[in-house]
Amino acid sequence: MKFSERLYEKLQPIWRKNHTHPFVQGLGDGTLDKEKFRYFMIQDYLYLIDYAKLFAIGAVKATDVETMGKFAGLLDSTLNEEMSLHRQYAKKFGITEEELENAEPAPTTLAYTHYMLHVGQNGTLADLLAALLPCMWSYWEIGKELNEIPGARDHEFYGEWIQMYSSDEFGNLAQWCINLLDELTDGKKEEELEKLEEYFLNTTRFEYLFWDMSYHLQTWPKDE
Ligand SMILES: Cc1ncc(CN)c(N)n1
Repeated sequence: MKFSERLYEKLQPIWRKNHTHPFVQGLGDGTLDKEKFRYFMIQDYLYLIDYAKLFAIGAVKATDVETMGKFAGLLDSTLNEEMSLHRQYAKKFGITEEELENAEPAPTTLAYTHYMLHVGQNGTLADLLAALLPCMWSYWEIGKELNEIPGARDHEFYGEWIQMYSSDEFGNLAQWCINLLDELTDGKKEEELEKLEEYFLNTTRFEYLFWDMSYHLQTWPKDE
């Protein structure tokens, strides 16, 4: 069994929790409170600034030019395609560029991105991939599932989000990362696979926490 199949099977219950989170459900049926989506967009923009750096680290850790080039492409598409969706939504929601750039990461955003950067900087290329993969893979799965809901992809606010994450372009990038992780883990010892599984599990949990943070508009404690 490929390592990605093992991850997929083992973590299904946690993935289902993400799919059924009220934030995700609200995106699909169009009932999500716009204030929550506005908050999510700002936090996600900050998240993606750090997430993009993981691809730069991937290029540094890659051992051949083709893989380096792929990571460079992932960095480019995050900064210029995925984040351009956020910039468009920002305009739609009256979020200024200044507000976007100067926003402060909420506790969960900071914890999630710093965890991935720590694993990425200190670990192997397989460690980095295991930590960054739930982000791409779970959004692709959620995008595809929401895309099946009649009318969801044409919703005036949330349709473009669903179109982006259910797209073949986004899916191909996620699939490339899945395939590379499978290649790198082929024939690896159980001990090594368990460590990778833990990284993957932790960032899958962070995905849930990110939806929950956005749903509840998480802030740092007041009256500091
Ligand atoms: C928190 C989070 N997770 C995943 C993705 C998809 N790249 C995202 N934009 N934000």
